Amino acid sequence: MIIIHSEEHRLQSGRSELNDGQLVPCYEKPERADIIRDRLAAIGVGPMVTPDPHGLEPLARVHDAGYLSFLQSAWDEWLVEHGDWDALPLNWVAPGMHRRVVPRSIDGRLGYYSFDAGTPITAGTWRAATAAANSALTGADRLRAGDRSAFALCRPPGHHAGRAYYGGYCFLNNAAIAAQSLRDNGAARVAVLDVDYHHGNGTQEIFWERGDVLFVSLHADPIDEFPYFSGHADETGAGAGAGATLNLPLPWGTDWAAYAEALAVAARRIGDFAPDALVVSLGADTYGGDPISRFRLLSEDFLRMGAALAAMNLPTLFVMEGGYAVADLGVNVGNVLTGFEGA
Ligand SMILES: NCCCCCC(=O)NO
Ligand SMILES: [Zn+2]
Repeated sequence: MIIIHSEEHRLQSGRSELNDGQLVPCYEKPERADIIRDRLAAIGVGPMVTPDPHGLEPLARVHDAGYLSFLQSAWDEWLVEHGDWDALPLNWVAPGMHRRVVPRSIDGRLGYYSFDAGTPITAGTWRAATAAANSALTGADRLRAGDRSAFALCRPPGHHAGRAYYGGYCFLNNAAIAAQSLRDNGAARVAVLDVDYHHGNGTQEIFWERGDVLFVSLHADPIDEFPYFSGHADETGAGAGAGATLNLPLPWGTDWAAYAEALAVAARRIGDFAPDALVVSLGADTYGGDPISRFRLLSEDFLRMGAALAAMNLPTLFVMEGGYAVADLGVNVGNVLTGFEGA
């Protein structure tokens, strides 16, 4: 399995995020990709390549032009206004308020285009985010070229990023960009399966009214867990996308036995959809040792997860999402890919 990875990921290195009322060091940090890269190299998953450039067009197939323009200029505007410190929003649109007019203020636009204060924009954010998107796009290219699978070691992650908003450590929706690229280059139907601990609200929003891209997500129940405001089982899509979203929320404390049952439901739905390719938003924060999550998967369960994904027998692009138990992250991600390959 080819691994696509850019060292430009380390250009995203926030100083702090707002978490539980305190500014704390960012959980989403460069060491995450380093430990995955080193582990995959050590176990010989496959050749590691850098991403091919793809320009802005594939990004604009998923994200709003104004949002992309904001992302490209936000840091420079922040720097002039506030100096060299991470850009974090200070207020958002609340019920009864309107997003009718885009603020001129950089502080106003940070809030206009985001949904949390845990996702710092820094000098290198745009370059890191576009490198991650290019990794996912290069993985899609490899599937199109006939590879059975590929792993895009993306950092920053993407599944919380919507058409026109960032948050949850995500700026560009790498998995959605890859799925759209597969659609634009011959795949009639694509399934996105999100196995990250958190609901992929951005991916869901992007494909909400699309019947050609199935979105399936297993995640912690949003009644209790971030991102809180999406991911309930009764969210099933709209318009041409009615029935093309399947949310499988799971309770805190979920172990592999329960997780595997939900994964089997997901697999059946994906099989019924009969896609030409599968994009897996691979978050490893379902791990019992994850510092910000509350499922109870063990490292060996990720081998089983990989085998279950392989049993779907589809060309599969893995796109890295979350996972913050850094010491075990390489083993856990490596186990998914090993389980997939060994099946
Ligand atoms: N700061 C709140 C938690 C952000 C979760 C990010 C993540 O792992 N999403 O999948
Ligand atoms: Zn997550």
